[in-house]
Amino acid sequence: MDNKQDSKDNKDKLRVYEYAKSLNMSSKEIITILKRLNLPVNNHMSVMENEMVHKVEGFFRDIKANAAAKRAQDTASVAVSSSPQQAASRPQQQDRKPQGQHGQGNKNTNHDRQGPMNSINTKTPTNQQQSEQRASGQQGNRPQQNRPTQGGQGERRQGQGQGFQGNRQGQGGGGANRPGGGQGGSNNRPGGGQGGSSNRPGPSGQNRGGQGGQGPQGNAGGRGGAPRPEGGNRQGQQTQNRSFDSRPAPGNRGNGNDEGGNRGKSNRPNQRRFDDAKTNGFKGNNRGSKGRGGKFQQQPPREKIDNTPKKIIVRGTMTVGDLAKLLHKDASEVIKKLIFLGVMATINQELDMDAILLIAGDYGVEVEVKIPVEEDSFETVEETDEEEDLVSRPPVVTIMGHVDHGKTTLLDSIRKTNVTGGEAGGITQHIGAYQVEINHKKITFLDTPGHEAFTLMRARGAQVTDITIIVVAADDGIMPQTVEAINHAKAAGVPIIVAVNKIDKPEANVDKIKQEMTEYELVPEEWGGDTIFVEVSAKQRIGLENLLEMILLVAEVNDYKANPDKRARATVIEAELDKGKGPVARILVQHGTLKIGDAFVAGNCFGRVRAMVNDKGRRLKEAGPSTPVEITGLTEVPLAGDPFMVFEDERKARAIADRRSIKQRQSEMGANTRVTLDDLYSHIKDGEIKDLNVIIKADVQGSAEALKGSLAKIDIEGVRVKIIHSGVGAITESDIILASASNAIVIGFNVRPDPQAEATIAQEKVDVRMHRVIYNVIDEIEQAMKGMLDPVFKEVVIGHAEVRNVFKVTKVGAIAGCMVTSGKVSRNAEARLIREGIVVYTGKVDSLKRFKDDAKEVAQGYECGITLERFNDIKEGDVIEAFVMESVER
Ligand SMILES: Nc1nc2c(ncn2[C@@H]2O[C@H](COP(=O)(O)OP(=O)(O)OP(=O)(O)O)[C@@H](O)[C@H]2O)c(=O)[nH]1
Repeated sequence: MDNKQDSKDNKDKLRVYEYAKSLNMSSKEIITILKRLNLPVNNHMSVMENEMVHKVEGFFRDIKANAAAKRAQDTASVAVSSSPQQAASRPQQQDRKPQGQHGQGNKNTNHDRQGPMNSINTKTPTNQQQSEQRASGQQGNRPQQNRPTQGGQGERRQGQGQGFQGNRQGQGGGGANRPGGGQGGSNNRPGGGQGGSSNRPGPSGQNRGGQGGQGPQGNAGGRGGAPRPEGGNRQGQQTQNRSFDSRPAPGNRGNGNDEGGNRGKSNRPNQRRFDDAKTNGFKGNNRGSKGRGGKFQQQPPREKIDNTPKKIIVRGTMTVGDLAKLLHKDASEVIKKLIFLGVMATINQELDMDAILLIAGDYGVEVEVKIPVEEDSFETVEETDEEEDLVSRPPVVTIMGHVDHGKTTLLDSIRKTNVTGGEAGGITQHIGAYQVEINHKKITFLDTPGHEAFTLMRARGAQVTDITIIVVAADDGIMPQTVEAINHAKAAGVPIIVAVNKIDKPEANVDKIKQEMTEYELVPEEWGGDTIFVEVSAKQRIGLENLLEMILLVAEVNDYKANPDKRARATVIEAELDKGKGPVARILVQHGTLKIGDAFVAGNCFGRVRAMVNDKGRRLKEAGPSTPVEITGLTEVPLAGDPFMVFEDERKARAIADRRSIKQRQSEMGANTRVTLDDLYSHIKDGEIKDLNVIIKADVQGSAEALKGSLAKIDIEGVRVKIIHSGVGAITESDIILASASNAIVIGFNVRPDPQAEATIAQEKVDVRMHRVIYNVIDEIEQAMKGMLDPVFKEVVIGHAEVRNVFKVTKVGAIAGCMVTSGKVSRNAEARLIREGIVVYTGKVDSLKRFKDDAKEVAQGYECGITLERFNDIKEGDVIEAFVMESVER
């Protein structure tokens, strides 16, 4: 019996989860409230004593009361909105709700519980308040819970209904209200969350009865209305309506509802969660009851929660849509702001960093810019290593000099000089560079002799060489390319060792070479200078060890070091598509250590090191600084001079390579970055330029010297002209590459670029200026440096004609029988006559004929006769260059 009693007691006890469920709240919420009220609670199974229930209800009531106070002013508008028609319409809608839903039983609760609730409800002083309670679904819920408990099943409900009615009659609104309120509350919740109306049927059935009682009071109606959202209430109301049609209750109800609705929508910040539930409940209501819908639309808009982030991280440009997302804003809002800032943008428009910063700033959001520039343009990033991590590395040497002075022979002899210690045995491989060892120290030689390759690398931004060897044949002396080589080395700022070659030859005159070299500021040590001269015979292998020792000496002085314990950085020396191996790259590791399996980017290509072979044909597992290796595992063939760097994984390498190629395409399409006389002043102004690098090519040495002397005197605004190279003869490709690598302009004095140079000029976008009068050169450069250069006209070459025959005609003079080899020649063009790259005449085309007829212009591939104004010294093989002067906008 006792046991039975216990179990009955247990059954009768209200548990947290039951209570929560009755309110359509989570146990956690109830526990939180209980804890906040300092009431003992452990978990969802904890028993809720009546007192606890009271306190919780009190808690809800307080909240409601506060809210009611705050919303007092809303009341007026609510009253306006609660027209009788609306109220009247409600019941009808309610009628539509299936009553059967309510039939489901609720938990059993005892009357005790109900009691308190009733009393609470009774206390509820106004419709408004009640509706508030209902709206919040808190106070109201509780009562409901009690009710259902009692009602349990349909039958009971009825019984209860009667009971309530009795209450109504007996106590007035009190008892009746409670149920109504209860329903309201409970209904709301369900409505919000889960279509609770049907869940709660039990209670609603009860309520119905109860509400019927309330109806007369009006309050009940109000209450019922508010919760109504869901079926339960409505049904309750229905009942009411049915019984008390004529009463004003509906109107009140309407009011109550409205208020509830309002309340529900305007959340109280600290009750957000509950409010949300309420709001939902009302939504349900709205949907269900059309009459009310209108009113709900009048409800003040929900307070917007400002969820603007304090800080955003930006990794480059982004679209308006992406930025809006990042800022937690509507794209339309951002677009509006942009329009305000004068930018007409669409949601998919790419915003640059400035625009992003502006918009973010406008919202008061801090922007952290994290652009992975370093990774994309990794060649520009200088990694600094701790001094203790640096280890000596072999110097990298390039051999340069005039044609036939013995560069290749010297490279071969050095390679064969068996100073390579223990590494003998492999099969020599051509991998663009090789290493030799002397005195247990290694030296790396780049295998491609000549300054063209050297400067081409430099033009690509690759500074590979540490030391240059200028080879001069002792039987020949300093020749144009020797000078070029010296100037290329100087422009690169690389130490020079002079190797006076072919000393085995009887006509060798070493002193003459040394003497000539002093003219280029290369003074031998024994003459008080600091340039090392080594006498060698590449062919006879004389003096090679001395040369190598001198290289080591220079290396020692310069103390070349690198950190081998980091990811590898290298430069591509050569690359090709091998039939068997696929793309191969010969690279020189400069920093770190390259290992098999490393993922890398080379230029715009990427890959993973599959195999690595050194210059002796040995397979390597890893290669440290200054080691040349041939690698396979690339996806494409990179270019000589391309930077190479290892990355964490292939995916990243691929992404970087992709971005690099896009960027390259963009920059190719973009503006010229080389210095030109036209934009020189802005470079000077911006402090980007301290020296104006100039390359002079003239028809004779005298002109070149005169120009050099005059230009050297120019000093405007602290910027000086620096002649990095001057020579005699046509402007060559090598001159253009040097200009490109050194950001120089080229001045052609009475000379023209040769055809290869022409192509390179266009490709490298080097500014080449042609002149015939020294004064004009000086004037032009001075003007450019002062920012006053205002070239109104620009020369545009329209075509070339090759002189195939020369006819001398009395009175007319020399007629050049020509073939137009490029473009066209026109009658009113200006012309210059070029003989072996030297301009021998500049003037105008005097006559232009096709056979015997005058022609306006003659196009490429056609023969023509040309006479030049007041010039008859035309020879076969000369080239007539036709050009026009076009005005240029500055
Ligand atoms: N007698 C003598 N002849 C040499 C010496 N070094 C090179 N030669 C010869 O000079 C000629 C040119 O030598 P290369 O090594 O081809 O000269 P290079 O500078 O590489 O020439 P390019 O490749 O055309 O630029 C060859 O016939 C060599 O045999 C030397 O020390 N003594």
